[in-house]
Amino acid sequence: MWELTKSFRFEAAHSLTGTTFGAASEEIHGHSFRAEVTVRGTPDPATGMVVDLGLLQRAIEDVRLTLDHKYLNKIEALGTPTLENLSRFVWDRLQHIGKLTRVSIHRDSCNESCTYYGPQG
Ligand SMILES: Nc1nc2c(c(=O)[nH]1)N=C([C@H](O)[C@H](O)COP(=O)(O)OP(=O)(O)OP(=O)(O)O)CN2
Ligand SMILES: [Zn+2]
Repeated sequence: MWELTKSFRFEAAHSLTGTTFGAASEEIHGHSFRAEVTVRGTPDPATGMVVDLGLLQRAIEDVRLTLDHKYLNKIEALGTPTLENLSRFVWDRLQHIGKLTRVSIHRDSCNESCTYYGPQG
């Protein structure tokens, strides 16, 4: 079994109410995020690939553009802009590729990350 991972970065702003961080979180502020997208499977004997990384790159670029330099609270389909919802949002937009096994979102400046394994978990 093989796992293949591609990462991307995006910079985005959000505001979050109801956290123990209080007022600072409620103000609009920005973060640098790092996402990791992992597919799992066996390489096709003809191509030697689980999934063509070029295909993955193309799909990733679409989702990256929906998040990069955006105010996340304005993205309706995202819901509250937590790491949990970001990982689900990215999953939902990449699942058509197939073989998706997990999506992780890292907020390194805060030493935080969240991994989503899909609705079947
Ligand atoms: N279950 C979750 N809990 C919390 C989340 C989350 O995504 N899921 N997010 C937060 C905060 O947004 C997060 O901890 C960052 O805090 P924030 O005040 O935005 O960031 P800092 O000022 O500490 O970070 P810098 O990057 O250093 O400015 C809380 N809970
Ligand atoms: Zn924040």
